[in-house]
Amino acid sequence: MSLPILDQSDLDAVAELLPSLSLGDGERRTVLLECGTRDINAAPGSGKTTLLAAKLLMLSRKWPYERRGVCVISHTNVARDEIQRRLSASADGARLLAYPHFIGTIHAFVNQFLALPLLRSEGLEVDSIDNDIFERRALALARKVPAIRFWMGQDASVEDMVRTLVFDGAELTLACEEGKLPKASSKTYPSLLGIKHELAANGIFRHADMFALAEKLLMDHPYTGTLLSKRFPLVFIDEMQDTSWAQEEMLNRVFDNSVVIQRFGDVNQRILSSDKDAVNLTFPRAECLSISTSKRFGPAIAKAVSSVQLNGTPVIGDQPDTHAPTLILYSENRVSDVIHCFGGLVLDAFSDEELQAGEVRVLCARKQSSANAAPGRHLGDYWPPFGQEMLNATSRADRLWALLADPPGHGSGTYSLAARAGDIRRASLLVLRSAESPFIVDIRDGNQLVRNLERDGHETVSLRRLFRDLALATGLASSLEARGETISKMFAGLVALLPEGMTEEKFRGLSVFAEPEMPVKDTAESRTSVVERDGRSAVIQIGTTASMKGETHLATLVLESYGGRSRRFDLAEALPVIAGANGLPKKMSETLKGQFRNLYVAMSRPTSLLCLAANQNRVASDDIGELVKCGWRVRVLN
Ligand SMILES: Nc1ncnc2c1ncn2[C@@H]1O[C@H](COP(=O)(O)OP(=O)(O)OP(=O)(O)O)[C@@H](O)[C@H]1O
Repeated sequence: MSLPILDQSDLDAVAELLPSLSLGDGERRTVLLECGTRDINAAPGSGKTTLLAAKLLMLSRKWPYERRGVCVISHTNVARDEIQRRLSASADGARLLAYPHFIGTIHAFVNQFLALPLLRSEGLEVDSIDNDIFERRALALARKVPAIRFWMGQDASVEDMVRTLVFDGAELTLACEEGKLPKASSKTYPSLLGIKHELAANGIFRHADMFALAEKLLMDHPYTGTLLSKRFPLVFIDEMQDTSWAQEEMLNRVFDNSVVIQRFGDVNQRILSSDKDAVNLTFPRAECLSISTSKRFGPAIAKAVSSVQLNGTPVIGDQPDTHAPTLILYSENRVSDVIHCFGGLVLDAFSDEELQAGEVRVLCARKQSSANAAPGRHLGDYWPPFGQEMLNATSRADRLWALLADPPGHGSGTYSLAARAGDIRRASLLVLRSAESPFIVDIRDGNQLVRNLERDGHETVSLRRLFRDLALATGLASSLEARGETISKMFAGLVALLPEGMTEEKFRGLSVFAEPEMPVKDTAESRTSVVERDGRSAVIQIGTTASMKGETHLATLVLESYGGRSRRFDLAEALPVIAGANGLPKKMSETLKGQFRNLYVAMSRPTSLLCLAANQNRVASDDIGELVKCGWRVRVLN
């Protein structure tokens, strides 16, 4: 099968379409014109996702097949959204957003083409693929079994095992992601197996189950790989460094040698370190292409980033430096003021227009830890509402008001409309369930609502209008009054699907509409800090490094954290290296290497301002002096 050959004229055309990008240098040109199977291992901010989107635009003008498509697999929604956004800017590009092409995360690919077809062929529907929901249901069932309940009371690790029960491999054997499963001959094993099967029968799965189901499909129907290879003769994988060995093996079985596969990634950004089979990973293969310059930041940030880089050519910053990197040193009793201090620096550094256009983020490698060490261990130390949210066990997917609340960036165009639409559909399904609608008995997934209702001959115009109105509205859950109006809207949109005799008054009394346990405002605020000064404000999103992979920020604060098994604080170890006093430590445990990779990812997010925050007791004054000599600013909070 012949695939389009890309040449200089395609590059010229796409350069005209994307005038803000510089695509003509040797390294980028080679990547854009490469037509064979090839790995591209490139620095943070070198534009892997951007180049991939540009390359897809080039291909879209020449794609010759109607039933064969390009398959683009990413690991994060951020990368997927970025690619889709760039493609939707032109008519040719927009064609790649629909059949026969696929652009989505590896989880979406596995679900859509492998796991869900298998479940459907066995007559099973999916209610939720959500680890939190699974955990709650599994624990609730386990507490009903006296032997397991007793055992959980004796040994805390049993709870971990129960809540992470998964299917493993093509035979769907029982396994667990944490803790240890008892022997198959033990008294409790049949009960654990029963819990897993009962939840599967009710359509409640963990994400990892989907991979086992996919393996089963590939084993039961070996021809699936050949069919998918015909359907997708060209495959791009973005963020390849995050592919686990199990995922790589599966992709090898899905796509045969006839398929051209280009894999984009940065091996230094590999922060999922728990894969015991990581030694088998093949990315990047010999003769890979590379791009060493970052279009995200300038030399000062590049110098800091490359000092914590474990392998390869140091990253070069291609943009001008705009703000000096800054170190915030805090005393233990000021740890919870660090984010506020960063907000002040941000307000000093940027105009309101710049703050409108760019993101300001705070990252930390760990979200929680019970380590008995001085503060600065995890996000909860710096931002207590985050710790509280962790304690709130009920999954967002089961909380109506959390689903309807404005997602971060709502109204500013920076959020994913697809994710918002999914939340609205899920919320509507929860309401219909609570009302005991007779029409949704077999519907387990919000995404099936319209399809299944139409299949059963129902009119869905008002339902779809409700979805659209709710998805575009803001403040649906922001106050008692707003929630009251939302209930009225939902009543009007869903009335045709409600049981006979359901008045608006009865509808209002449904348990699903109960006032949220935790004020919705706080739920949203648990990940957002707004720092205000002199009538100006900076909105700062807070999260883990893993949750912000692939992002580009205007300003990033990286918070020091404690590395569990390494028993080291990441910045305490890294600051002497960043200050240039030492190279990388000669001996680094795997955990410490993981901490450095996390720092490498976190520190390479900003275009303009990089801030680090560390407990002042853990930083030597010589290192502070060296940093200042290198142009760093230091703020002390005590
Ligand atoms: N060729 C280019 N010309 C100008 N700007 C670019 C170019 N490529 C990328 N950029 C800009 O640099 C930033 C980083 O791009 P992108 O996210 O694609 O990099 P990446 O290599 O995928 O990053 P990471 O590995 O950190 O996830 C974005 O703001 C993007 O708009």
